[in-house]
Formats: sequence, structure tokens, C-alpha cells
Amino acid sequence: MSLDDVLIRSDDPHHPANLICTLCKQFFHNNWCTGTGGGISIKDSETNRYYLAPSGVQKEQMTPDDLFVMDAQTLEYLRAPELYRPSACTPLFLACYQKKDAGAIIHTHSQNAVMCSLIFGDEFRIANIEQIKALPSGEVDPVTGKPIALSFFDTLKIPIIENMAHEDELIDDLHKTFAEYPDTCAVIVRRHGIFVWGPTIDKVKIFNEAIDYLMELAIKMYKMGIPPDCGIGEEKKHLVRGTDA
Ligand SMILES: CSCCC(=O)C(=O)COP(=O)(O)O
Ligand SMILES: [Zn+2]
Repeated sequence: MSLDDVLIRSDDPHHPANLICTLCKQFFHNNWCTGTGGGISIKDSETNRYYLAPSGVQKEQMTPDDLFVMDAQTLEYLRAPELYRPSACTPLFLACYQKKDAGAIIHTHSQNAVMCSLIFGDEFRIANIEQIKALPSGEVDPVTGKPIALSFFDTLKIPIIENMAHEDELIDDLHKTFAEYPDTCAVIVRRHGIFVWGPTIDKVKIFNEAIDYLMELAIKMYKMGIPPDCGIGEEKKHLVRGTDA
């Protein structure tokens, strides 16, 4: 059995090497990972390994052979395809693994994230929308030990940080948001996209989809004059009637 057989070959569609490729294809069709932008990293908790995409490749065309594999303990690459460099987002993914105990990270260049970063200041907020309930509050049920989701009556708050010339230059602001927003599962990068993390890739996929839905809705509300974080019933007084926005 070769090292590749151990690290990247599996018939299991849920194996990280397969899942990264499958999800990047899906995300390409959502316009989230086009033109080489965006990416996904998944931790294999059983083997304690990080799976990372190569940099600058068309993410929807990746195969398991293209992936980097890193030992989560030593941070040494167990597999590093000669043709490639690891994703430029690797330091940011590692920060999420190490500081947020993430099991996976999704990075997209969603236009909804970019638009929200152009409309809003240093925080994206939206309140009282059913889809918010798909997102974690950051609190844990003391009895069951399970994470508690946000309630319909809560306000989702996602920090927005400024973009930099290179991905690794985002690291200081990412660490700052970890301190200032200990409960957030996402950071929007202005004029760039969004990073979303969580305990498993299944959960992160749900978080990313829910946040993207909420960002898209917020843009529509904003265009209608409705602040996305306004209280229930307050929308009427903000509504711009007759708009074709
Ligand atoms: C046009 S993509 C610019 C780099 C970027 O923002 C990104 O998400 C992809 O970086 P990678 O090194 O993973 O290709
Ligand atoms: Zn990016």
C-alpha cells in the first residue's frame, strides 16, 4: 500500500480528499469558488490530518491527487504535490483549526459577502429571520453539552475585516476577531469574500449556506430601505414604496 493509498485514496465519498473536490465543484456552480478563488480545508479527526487545496488552481477541477495533507500535530506536510504550492489561505485555515477548534473551513468569494462588505461597516447584522436558526449562538447547553443555535429573536453579527494584498496578511485581523467576537463562526473580508468554520464539514456547509442566504436577503432588504437588523414590525416605516430596486 502506497502513502497515497493511505492519505488520499478512498471509495468513501465522505473522505476529506473526495469531499473537498466534490464540494468545490458544487461551490463553483454557486459562483462561490470561480476563477481559482475560494477553497475548503477539512480536518480528518480520526487521523489528525489537515487536507488542503493547492493554490491558484481551478478549484472545481481538483482531484484528490492535487491535495496537500498536513500532520495536525507537527504541521509537517505528509503529502505535497510537486507541481503546486499549498493554498495561500493555509495560515488562515490553520488559525481556525488551532484557535477555534475547527473541523473544517470554507472560504468563498460569494458576491453576497462582497456586496455586504461594501454596504455595511465593520459588522454585518441581521435579525429576526427564520434562517438565523441554522447558525450557532456560541453557547453550549449545560445539560446536553450540545451547541445552542441562535433563536429567531436573535441578531446574527459577523465581523468585517479589511482585505490585504496577500492572504497571510489577514492573520492579525483574523486573530483580533477571534478575541472580539468569540462566538462568531465567520469573518467577512471586505471586497474579497468570507471565511466560515465549524466543528465538521457538514455543519460548516450548513453555516455557509445559511449565512449566504442571509447576506443575499440583507442586500435585498437594504435596497428596499429596510435595515436588515431592524425589529419585527419596524420594516414598514423604513420600506421605500414604489421602488423597483
Ligand atoms: C483570484 S483568487 C486570489 C486568491 C484568493 O483569494 C483565494 O481565495 C484563492 O487562493 P488559493 O491560494 O487557495 O488559490
Ligand atoms: Zn480568497
